[in-house]
Amino acid sequence: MFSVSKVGLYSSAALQRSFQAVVRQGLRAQHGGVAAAAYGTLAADPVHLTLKTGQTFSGRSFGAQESVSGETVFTTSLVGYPESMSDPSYHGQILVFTQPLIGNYGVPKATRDEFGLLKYFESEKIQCKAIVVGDYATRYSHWNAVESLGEWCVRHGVPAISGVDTRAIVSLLRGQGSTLGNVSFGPAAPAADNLEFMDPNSENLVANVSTKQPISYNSSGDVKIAVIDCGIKQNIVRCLTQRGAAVTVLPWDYDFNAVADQFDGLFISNGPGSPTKCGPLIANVRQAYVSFNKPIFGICMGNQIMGLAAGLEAYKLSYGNRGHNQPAVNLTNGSCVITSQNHGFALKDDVMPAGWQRYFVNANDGSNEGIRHSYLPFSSVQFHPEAKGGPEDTRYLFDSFLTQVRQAKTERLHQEDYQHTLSHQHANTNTVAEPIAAQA
Ligand SMILES: NC(=O)CC[C@H](N)C(=O)O
Repeated sequence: MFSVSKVGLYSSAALQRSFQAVVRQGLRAQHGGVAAAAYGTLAADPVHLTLKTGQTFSGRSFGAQESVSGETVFTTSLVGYPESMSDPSYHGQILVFTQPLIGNYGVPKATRDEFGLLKYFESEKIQCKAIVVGDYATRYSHWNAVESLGEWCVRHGVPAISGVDTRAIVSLLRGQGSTLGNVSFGPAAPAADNLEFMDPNSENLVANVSTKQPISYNSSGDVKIAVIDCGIKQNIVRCLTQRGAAVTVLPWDYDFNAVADQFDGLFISNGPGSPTKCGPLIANVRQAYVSFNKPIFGICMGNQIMGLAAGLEAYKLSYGNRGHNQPAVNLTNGSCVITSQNHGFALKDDVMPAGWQRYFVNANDGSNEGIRHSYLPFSSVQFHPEAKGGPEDTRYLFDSFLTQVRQAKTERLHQEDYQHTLSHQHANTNTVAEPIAAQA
């Protein structure tokens, strides 16, 4: 019995060695030396995730050798790691994937579309602080892949951990809530007491990721949308430009109201961190409610900012909603939509300010999923209708917004025409009347 299991063990170790050799050879053949180097990284360095609450998880490194700290959160998304990791809303976060196998389709080329937007990433770089996966696929295969997930992480200086029990981490986070974490390297995991934990939510993260200068896309579009960039995803801009809009992306604290007459609609984007850190933006949106008189739409952070500007409060969810299968009920018609989400904060919507209504509600936890004005064209959603990745059930919200924008513009033009005609008629009447008056 003993000798059988000894033989069995020996055989499996030998088998593993020869399998590794085959994989190395295959990688060299398929992807050249770079992929083989990434394989080498995986096999080596021990890396540790230490939570502020004391628990430690030790695994293998397949990313950059950088010690970092951030907020540890989890996503239940099954696919879309290039999009999620480059989503600026993950800025400052250590991202744990519940999907047990990550990396099998590699990382795509940085191709751009006809608007100059990245096709397969949501921003120019990896935004999360680190990633944690159960099993890293050392061998990737996809027609559009140009590098492995490990190589991408190394290039961007982002640490990556594999070979840990992500189910155990997620159970912990579900129980104790999103927790500050630290990623470190070395033979043994350091104790939490000896580490510094950076809390990203104590900073204004939006200021870190927002554009510094206005940027225009599709300038020949028939309606002009001002987009407040809190950390916008490329696919949100694309969802607007593809539907014919001209888009100007503005810094988060830009004095939008000073240039409001140049635009037909206002959009407020997604973004990282706590919405309460964005005071100047909240004040600008509150002002826009009074003076803009044109449609306003917001997504995720945009929903939170619009809610705060309307007079609601925001609070931190225990572990947040991050994934691609979150059910949201539309309170205007009772239909349920499956949505893509990535947020840790929510609006407290039990008492709505005068003139405002709840729009969508999460069917799992009852948290707010959107608000709308009762009679003005102002609305926002907590989920991601642009869904990259995720289901496209709610893409229609971009159509609804742009329909409102176009209708409002047409009405304005008609009104301007009417005013113009009236003032002409008035001028003509005066011309006729004056000589008569003079005669009298
Ligand atoms: N995706 C987002 O815009 C996230 C909004 C905010 N940072 C939150 O975590 O709730």
